[in-house]
Amino acid sequence: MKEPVAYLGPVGTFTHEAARALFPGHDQALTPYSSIPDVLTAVDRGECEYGVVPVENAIEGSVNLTLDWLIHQVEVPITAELIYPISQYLMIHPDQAGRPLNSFTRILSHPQALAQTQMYLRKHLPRAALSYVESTADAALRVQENPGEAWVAVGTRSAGELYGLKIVAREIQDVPNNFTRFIAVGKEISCEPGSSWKSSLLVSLPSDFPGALYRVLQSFARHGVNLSRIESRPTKKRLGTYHFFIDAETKLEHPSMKQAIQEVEAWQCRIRRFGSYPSYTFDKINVFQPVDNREAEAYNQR
Ligand SMILES: O=C(O)C(=O)C[C@]1(C(=O)O)C=C[C@@H](O)C=C1
Repeated sequence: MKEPVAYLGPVGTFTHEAARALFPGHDQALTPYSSIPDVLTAVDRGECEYGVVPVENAIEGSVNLTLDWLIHQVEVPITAELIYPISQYLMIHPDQAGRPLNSFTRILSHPQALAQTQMYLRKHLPRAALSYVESTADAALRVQENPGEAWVAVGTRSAGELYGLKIVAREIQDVPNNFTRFIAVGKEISCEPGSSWKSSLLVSLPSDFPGALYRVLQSFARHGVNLSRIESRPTKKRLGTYHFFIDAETKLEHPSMKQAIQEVEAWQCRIRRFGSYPSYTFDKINVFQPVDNREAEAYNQR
């Protein structure tokens, strides 16, 4: 039996698809949890060796729940990232087939999925109320369980198939290049040869003074460390005070990274290291078995 991998469930979420891609051959060991905090806590407590959660979407930006739990609630290293294409599907219960789209009363999905499809939903279901649930597959499950309700779910095609729903529209995300970044946390995982690497850090300033963040950024620039992302999150102690979540395209052990960090620490900044990890894109990881070839071709053509 393979070691358990916690993911945001139930089966049929985007995170489930990402976990299958990151842990090929582990299907039996994939363990659904009903929220992002539950996944991270399961890994933190050692209930599961690995976990997979979303961290950023191309349209909607950061998944703040993931960042805040990584910063404030758990101590888990990041061990891989996967950039995965996101196609949103609109699904109904088969008993509701034939009902005009604009007469559905409720749209269920994860907040990120509803944000990614807001233009489409405003146009085609202007009168329906939005219902936020823990995941897109959770939405599909609720539609399945309520055949008499005029409800739609937004989510993965695999959820539509798993929960016996009728797909009424595909690719409804508001922009075509929709990708989500997922991270694996917990134990180290073997990496594919030739992978590119990233590191994640949390920088906390000692106090606010002119140029404080500039000095931090200058240290990375001076040592030639390319930063790929900087996200500020509230410290939750006082309004207007932040932690900076930083991704860099250099390993933590690299001499230039070490020097940059040393310099930042010399400014009395606190640095927390989330680790260095391989970064995969879905077309390069090449291990996930999609439902059929047409879908794989469509993904790869983007
Ligand atoms: O609800 C799901 O299916 C998830 O895996 C969560 C999630 C997210 O939080 O970003 C993952 C990918 C998509 O961006 C939409 C939703």
